Amino acid sequence: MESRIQRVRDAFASGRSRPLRFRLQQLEALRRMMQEREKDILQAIGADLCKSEFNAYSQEVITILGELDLVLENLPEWVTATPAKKNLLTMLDEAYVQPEPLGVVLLIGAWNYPFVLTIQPLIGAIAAGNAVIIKPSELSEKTAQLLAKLLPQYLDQDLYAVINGGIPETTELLKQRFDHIFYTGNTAVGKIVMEAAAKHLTPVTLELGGKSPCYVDTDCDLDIACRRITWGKYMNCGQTCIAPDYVLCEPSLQHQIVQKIKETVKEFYGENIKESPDYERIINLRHFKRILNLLEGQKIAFGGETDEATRYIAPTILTDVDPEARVMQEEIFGPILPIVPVKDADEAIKFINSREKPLAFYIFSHNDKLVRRMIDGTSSGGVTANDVIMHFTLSSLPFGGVGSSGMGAYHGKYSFDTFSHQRPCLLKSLKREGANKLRYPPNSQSKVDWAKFFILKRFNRGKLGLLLLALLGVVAAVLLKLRLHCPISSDGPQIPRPSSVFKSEAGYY
Ligand SMILES: NC(=O)c1ccc[n+]([C@@H]2O[C@H](COP(=O)([O-])OP(=O)(O)OC[C@H]3O[C@@H](n4cnc5c(N)ncnc54)[C@H](O)[C@@H]3O)[C@@H](O)[C@H]2O)c1
Ligand SMILES: CCCCCCCCCCCCCCCC=O
Repeated sequence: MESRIQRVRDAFASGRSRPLRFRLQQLEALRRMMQEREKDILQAIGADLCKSEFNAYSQEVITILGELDLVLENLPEWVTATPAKKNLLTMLDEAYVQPEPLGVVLLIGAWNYPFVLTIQPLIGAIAAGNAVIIKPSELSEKTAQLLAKLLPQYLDQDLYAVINGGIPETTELLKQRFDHIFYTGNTAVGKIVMEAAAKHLTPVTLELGGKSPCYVDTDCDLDIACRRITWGKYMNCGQTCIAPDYVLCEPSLQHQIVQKIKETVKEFYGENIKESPDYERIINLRHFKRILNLLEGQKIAFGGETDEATRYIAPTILTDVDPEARVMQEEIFGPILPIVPVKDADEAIKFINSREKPLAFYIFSHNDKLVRRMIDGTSSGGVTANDVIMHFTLSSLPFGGVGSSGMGAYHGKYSFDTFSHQRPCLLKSLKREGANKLRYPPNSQSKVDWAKFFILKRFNRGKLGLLLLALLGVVAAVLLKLRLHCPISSDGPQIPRPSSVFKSEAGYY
């Protein structure tokens, strides 16, 4: 493993990953892979999660195709340095911010959307000019094997390496030094990743989980709300990091919600859910048993059927759920929807704020003021009002958690920024020493006054302001040059103060 990582490090050190043309070539190659190997990709995802090709395409492949189009179109602009504002001291210099790659990135993927959650951050890391070690989740075995086979066929083999394995391999990987670690998965392992990263002072992006609440207001179209909640909760058999984990609503709504979700489940998956090509299975037996344990002692208002042999758990709703119940303590990550009755929106806000910050928050209401009040009164990784999941699909929005649901964000330009260092550059010349003498010892009150003028002076925008700024700069530099050459009296340097030179205040402090 160490020699493989060293090979990636050496390749990064060669500088090959940096030129824009190279990055675009690699991303084009990824796009080619998506086109040429689409069938293999859909089959692997399907085998891991019992997912139909239509669902694998719309939930995973579309996102990647969209991300590649966006990055290929915008990368030339993103890599360009941004000019920075200057002050009087640096007026004639060049100041800009240049994004630069971080180096060798470790990317640890997740199993629940095993393709998109591995390839989407990879796109950002390549776009930013990094070398990457990719560690797919061993739980989605088929996709992991496919990635190890396909990526080297399309990408530079020295710069990008897939390392497969389980906990021992990840543990070994985490001992190595990286320039960034991007991890998607549960919060407990997130802490292990961050602890390992801290040993090398490696920055991390942690895309974690949590219990994402969904508040349903009485002033709302319940048919539509319940259809959208049903879609987001039972998609991928509930194994979605931003699935609505539980519903908060006034007691009067509870049974209507159960009824409407029940009807929608029938509409979506038919009479026999087990036969539906649109209903997935739980990833493995460990997770299957974990989810079943959450049902113990609960009032099942709908669903509850299970089949261990196929790891099937029916879409299930629990009512009158006690906030202290186990199902309300950990992220469910399965097709169980608890409903917790609350008095009103204020109690819902208090409820949410008394718990760890979730990855997502959903509000269904016709009342825009209430929606905004609930957003302002809570904190979460992201928010969607009157729908679920959909903020993930908008690459102009940063995707990530806050507090225990994670740190950092990605998607689109946010991925590029996550994998870049914003390097501040100031390019001066060895001329114009007059003005620079101001900061050299011995110091004095007039030097401090001049320094204040040069550094703190702000001018209103507009051509006149800029012209004035330029004139003042030149006059000040000449004066300083002259005065700094004068002999220094016992009272300190005889330099006129800025206030005595420039009587009228053209700007403001
Ligand atoms: N924010 C997101 O984008 C996002 C996406 C997908 C999943 N998630 C979150 O992930 C969680 C569920 O999936 P999961 O895969 O983490 O659960 P999991 O427990 O099934 O898998 C754990 C993964 O971590 C690894 N691991 C376990 N112990 C480890 C150790 N000691 N050292 C190193 N690695 C270790 C395993 O090898 C495995 O790949 C949920 O909380 C979900 O919300 C978040
Ligand atoms: C024709 C249907 C188009 C539907 C598009 C919906 C896309 C849903 C994407 C879901 C991806 C969720 C990833 C969540 C990451 C965490 O687990």
